Amino acid sequence: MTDPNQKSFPVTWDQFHRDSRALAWRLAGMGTFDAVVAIARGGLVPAAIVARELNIRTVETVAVKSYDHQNQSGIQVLKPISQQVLDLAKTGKKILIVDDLVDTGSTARVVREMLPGAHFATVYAKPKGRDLVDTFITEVSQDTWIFFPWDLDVAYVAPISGGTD
Ligand SMILES: O=P(O)(O)OC[C@H]1O[C@H](OP(=O)(O)OP(=O)(O)O)[C@H](O)[C@@H]1O
Ligand SMILES: O=c1[nH]c(=O)c2nc[nH]c2[nH]1
Ligand SMILES: [Mg+2]
Repeated sequence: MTDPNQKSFPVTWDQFHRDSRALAWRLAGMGTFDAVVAIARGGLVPAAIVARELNIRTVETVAVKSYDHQNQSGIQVLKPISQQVLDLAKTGKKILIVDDLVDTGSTARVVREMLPGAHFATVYAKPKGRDLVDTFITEVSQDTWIFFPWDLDVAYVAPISGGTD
């Protein structure tokens, strides 16, 4: 169930691009990555931005579903990491895993087990999952729901003073 006291943190495309670039800047100081693994679906957009900034051409996905709308369900791995990328990791190549955020850390825990030596990066982090992430940009409180630009539309908002116009 959605908590009625939950705060909301809406993120525009512009802000998300800036924050993903900021993540790329931070990662750029950590050496060269040989491949990026995006955690689909939320990690696809930041992974594309980071791959562009860091010139990473090998881009892989792992599909993990943890939530139905705002309700957490059991973790389902819908598409595993390809053998080609697992083999790269085995030969000592540097792999970067990217997701949009870490919340409880359940998704991060499952994907980290698949690639134990990889660097795990997210744009946003909540306190419960923060320690599972090697690099992130912005922390929000645990009772905040982040609304990503692909889940939003432009809509009317009532004035602060109340009323309808
Ligand atoms: O730290 P956790 O509590 O696991 O939550 C974080 C995960 O939840 C969201 O994915 P979701 O399962 O909603 O799927 P999606 O990426 O397809 O939206 C988000 O993109 C992260 O992957
Ligand atoms: O869009 C989202 N916003 C969040 O804050 C969140 N936490 C887990 N999964 C999430 N998805
Ligand atoms: Mg996700």
